Amino acid sequence: MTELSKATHIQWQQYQIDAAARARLKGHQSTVLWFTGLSGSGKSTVANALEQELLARGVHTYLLDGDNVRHGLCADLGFSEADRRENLRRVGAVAGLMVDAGLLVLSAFISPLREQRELVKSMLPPGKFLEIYIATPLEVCEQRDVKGLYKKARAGEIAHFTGISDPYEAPLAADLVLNTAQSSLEQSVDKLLALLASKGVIV
Ligand SMILES: Nc1ncnc2c1ncn2[C@@H]1O[C@H](COP(=O)(O)OS(=O)(=O)O)[C@@H](OP(=O)(O)O)[C@H]1O
Ligand SMILES: Nc1ncnc2c1ncn2[C@@H]1O[C@H](COP(=O)(O)OP(=O)(O)O)[C@@H](O)[C@H]1O
Repeated sequence: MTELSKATHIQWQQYQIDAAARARLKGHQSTVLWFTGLSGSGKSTVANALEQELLARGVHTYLLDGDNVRHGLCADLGFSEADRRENLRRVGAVAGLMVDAGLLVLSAFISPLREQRELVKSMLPPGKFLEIYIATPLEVCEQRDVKGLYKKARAGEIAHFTGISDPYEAPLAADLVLNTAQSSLEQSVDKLLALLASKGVIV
């Protein structure tokens, strides 16, 4: 049961095939790599490059991305604190199912508040949440302005824009910190592969 549960008289159904059996079949462990950082920090670019490298190694992955999820699963949500939290709660639930299915899930969401990221972590089995902080400075993200959103936010055309008119709380104990203004895409991918190997997720 969760804080949102409305249904009563429901129980967990147990099945014979579990996450461990699926992991054995796939030859690697499942986990969530949770990328957090400002818009334009490099979450999608790094996750995309890592996923290609993992696919080449035969690792079964799925990439969950803020912009994409907001077209469907979370199309009814905006960017208020409550809506962002619900966005991330739904993503946490989906990521949990994918972890159970044996996948290595890459999630690229701003997820600006520590409480939101803690919520997602609490929804996953212990040890299945690796936090990757893309710590690219705001000045660099704004300079890149990949989608022209910072310009609009500065002009007051977008409310609640993270880093401009809405808060971003940096992780206090991320499993890995990357700054894409200082390290190349290849270096970031190498560090992530090393992290996954050190945690025993991939060999
Ligand atoms: N107000 C505001 N603040 C931040 N971002 C905004 C906003 N409005 C639209 N966008 C676009 O939405 C993308 C972020 O969605 P997320 O689901 O990752 O956000 S959150 O985790 O729920 O905070 C984000 O994508 P990325 O640039 O890939 O981070 C933006 O393209
Ligand atoms: N070393 C680097 N690593 C990742 N992205 C970089 C790097 N240098 C420049 N970039 C650029 O920064 C931008 C990051 O945008 P994006 O990946 O969409 O960020 P986010 O998903 O966090 O919003 C891209 O245009 C990418 O090409």
